[in-house]
Amino acid sequence: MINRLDYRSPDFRSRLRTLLAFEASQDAAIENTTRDILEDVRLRGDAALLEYTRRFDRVAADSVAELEIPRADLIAARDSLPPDQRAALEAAAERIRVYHEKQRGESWSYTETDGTRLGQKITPLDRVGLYVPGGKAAYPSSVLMNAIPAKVAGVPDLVIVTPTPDGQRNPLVLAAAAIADVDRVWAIGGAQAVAALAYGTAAIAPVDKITGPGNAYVAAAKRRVFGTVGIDMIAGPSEILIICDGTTPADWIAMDLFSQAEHDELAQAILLCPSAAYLDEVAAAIERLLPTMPRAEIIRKSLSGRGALILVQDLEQACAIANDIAAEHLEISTENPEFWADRIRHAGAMFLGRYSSESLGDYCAGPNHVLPTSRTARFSSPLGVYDFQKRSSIIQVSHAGAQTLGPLAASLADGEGLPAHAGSARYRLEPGSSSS
Ligand SMILES: NC(=O)c1ccc[n+]([C@@H]2O[C@H](COP(=O)([O-])OP(=O)(O)OC[C@H]3O[C@@H](n4cnc5c(N)ncnc54)[C@H](O)[C@@H]3O)[C@@H](O)[C@H]2O)c1
Ligand SMILES: N[C@H](CO)Cc1c[nH]c[nH+]1
Ligand SMILES: [Zn+2]
Repeated sequence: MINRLDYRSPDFRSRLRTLLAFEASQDAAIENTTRDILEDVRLRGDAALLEYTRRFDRVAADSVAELEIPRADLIAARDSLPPDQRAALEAAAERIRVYHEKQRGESWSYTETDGTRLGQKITPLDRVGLYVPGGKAAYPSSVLMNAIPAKVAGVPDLVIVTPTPDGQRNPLVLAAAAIADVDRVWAIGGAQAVAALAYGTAAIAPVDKITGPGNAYVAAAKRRVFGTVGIDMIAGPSEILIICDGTTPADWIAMDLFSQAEHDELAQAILLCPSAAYLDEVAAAIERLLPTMPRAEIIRKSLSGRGALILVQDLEQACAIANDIAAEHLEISTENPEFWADRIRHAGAMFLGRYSSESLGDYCAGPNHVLPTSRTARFSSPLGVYDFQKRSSIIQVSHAGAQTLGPLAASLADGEGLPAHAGSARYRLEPGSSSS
């Protein structure tokens, strides 16, 4: 059922290209609907927000205030969780916090011999909106992965929007919001929630940046409001790429492939291995284990559409292919995984060794699970504290520094034909200096 590729086949490269090709669906109907919703919320504010929430989530409210989930409900949800679930959420939150603490950027400056001080001041964003998906599944882990780095960055005002179809509020999502100390939560979703965060309404103040995953409407809305607000990234379907030397139990690898395939029919799960016999073993494990999976249908569609077991010449070739794929998640399930990891330049997150299953990273290892997909790991990075901080340059020129920099600036300004620039630099020169 899963595709099989072999590096010795003449059509290997073209089959690999076809397998990896993925056009993020720029569906015209979705684009048009999203554009109309954004415009409507921008013009009519709360009234439009209430209307779309009634239409898409089947929640009737008379005011947006009714859609706010009070802090007391978040705390109550946390306090009513079964103890093991609460402990798991709290332990995951703590591990995520400890990891992200290491990412916090600090301001710096240096002073030159003439007293001129140059530097960079780091400040948190003032107000961030976090989109937590809630249409088909609820993602409390995504609450932690977005909110904790924002808190570590020092964002003073952090709000969540999340749809609650038919008024069903997910207790784990509310509890995660309490644990991550989110300031306010609104039960709204889709493009209308993104619009409310970007443009503001009477009830909801606009934010400076929107982060968090969502469906095609949410992604289209984020793309459109970028510029009015910042966004983190447009995340596509999940991906897992595994390089295996053929000695990890085949069932483990089959389940690792399932773990991302079960997210979405369009998710991509690929195994690279130099042993044909081992690939046969994994194929057999997939056939045996798949019927036991509650999400078997999604997994089957994902594996038969975009999944593959690929025979490679050796692990060197596997690494070269992995760099080309630039997957969201890369498992290196081999002896001495560090050796092979040294050869990898492009991957959202690397999981080294047989015990580092990708699922541990999704929930609780510590690093962020919001990662670049669709080959964007070639140029972008995991969500992190740096996404919630910004940098301002500091330039404090001394009297002596102005005498050195002024002639340089004036000369360059003359060259650009910008006399006011030149004049402003020259005014600060000592009278009588050769450039004044
Ligand atoms: N990359 C990650 O870290 C990560 C983590 C969790 C989830 N995800 C992804 O996020 C997505 C979540 O999608 P979801 O649908 O479950 O929840 P969602 O909250 O993103 O979308 C639900 C909203 O979509 C809007 N909508 C639905 N149908 C519509 C229509 N016909 N017209 C206009 N608006 C409509 C509604 O407003 C609804 O509230 C999935 O693709 C999932 O794989 C990614
Ligand atoms: N693997 C997803 C990102 O690709 C994140 C996630 C959330 N819950 C489980 N998994
Ligand atoms: Zn996952």
